[in-house]
Amino acid sequence: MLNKYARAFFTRVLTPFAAFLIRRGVSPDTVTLLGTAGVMAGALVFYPRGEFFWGTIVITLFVFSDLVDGNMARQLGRSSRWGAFLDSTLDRVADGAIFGGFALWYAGGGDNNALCAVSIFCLASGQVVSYTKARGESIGLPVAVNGLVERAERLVISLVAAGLAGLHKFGVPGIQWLLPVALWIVAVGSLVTLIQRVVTVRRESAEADAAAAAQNSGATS
Ligand SMILES: CCCCCCCC/C=C\CCCCCCCC(=O)OC[C@H](COP(=O)(O)O[C@@H]1[C@H](O)[C@H](OP(=O)(O)O)[C@@H](O)[C@H](O)[C@H]1O)OC(=O)CCCCCCC/C=C\CCCCCCCC
Ligand SMILES: Nc1ccn([C@@H]2O[C@H](COP(=O)(O)O)[C@@H](O)[C@H]2O)c(=O)n1
Ligand SMILES: [Mg+2]
Ligand SMILES: [Mg+2]
Repeated sequence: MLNKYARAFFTRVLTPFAAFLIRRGVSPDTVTLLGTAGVMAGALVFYPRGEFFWGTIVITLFVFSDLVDGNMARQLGRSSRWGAFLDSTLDRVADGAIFGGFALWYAGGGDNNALCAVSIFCLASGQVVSYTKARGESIGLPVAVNGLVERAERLVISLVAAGLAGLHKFGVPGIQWLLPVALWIVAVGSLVTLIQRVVTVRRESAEADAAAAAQNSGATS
């Protein structure tokens, strides 16, 4: 949903910045790599210590690089297969660091095994959700569904909640429960999305196999 409705807005907002980086001689791949490194640093330095506010600030500063790199590639007329591969692969790394950071907190100072398990579930299910689309497309299917909770939703729900929950350390009361609620929402939403995508791939592959079989029997008769 965000990918559909918010992308156009962010493209307009970020285009001048992407053009500025191009003029400075920065390449899209550099932005992809530095953006991922920044997200990883924010997630793995701050989240395992329960510093959710500062961790989210750092991650937010870098996560938009994922919209800038593609924007730069398109402005340069240099969108490439390598760029698409690098972008998607490093998305998985960044997501692993974010949900891994939550899991490390709950396994340590946060001392909550259930939420540690929910964080690990968010990490794993998010990776599998993305894999379903990548694998479906690699076997020639359209995978014509994005589902309830895409990557942008997973990130926005988790980061907004983590940033706000982090304000508890600055004395804002009754706000720390936002992160556990967000993690449960992302976990359930990812499961629903996974089911939506698997059902779609199952239907599309049956249709494609039937069409191929009909074509083969037509060719042999
Ligand atoms: C007192 C204040 C405290 C709180 C402060 C901090 C608040 C911080 C809040 C939010 C920041 C959230 C930012 C999240 C931005 C996410 C941007 C992003 O990276 O989107 C990426 C996404 C996907 O791009 P790709 O095509 O490159 O990726 C593909 C995708 O990953 C596929 O995954 P799948 O869906 O299949 O799982 C892969 O399959 C594919 O391989 C991969 O290539 O880009 C978009 O979706 C575009 C839309 C971005 C929309 C961003 C919306 C941000 C909205 C609001 C943020 C502001 C909120 C303000 C909150 C204030 C709180 C008090
Ligand atoms: N280093 C890069 C990064 C991305 N691309 C191209 O952009 C597409 C992704 O666009 P986003 O707006 O989601 O970042 C990707 O599929 C590539 O075509 C690139 O070429 N090099
Ligand atoms: Mg990108
Ligand atoms: Mg990306």
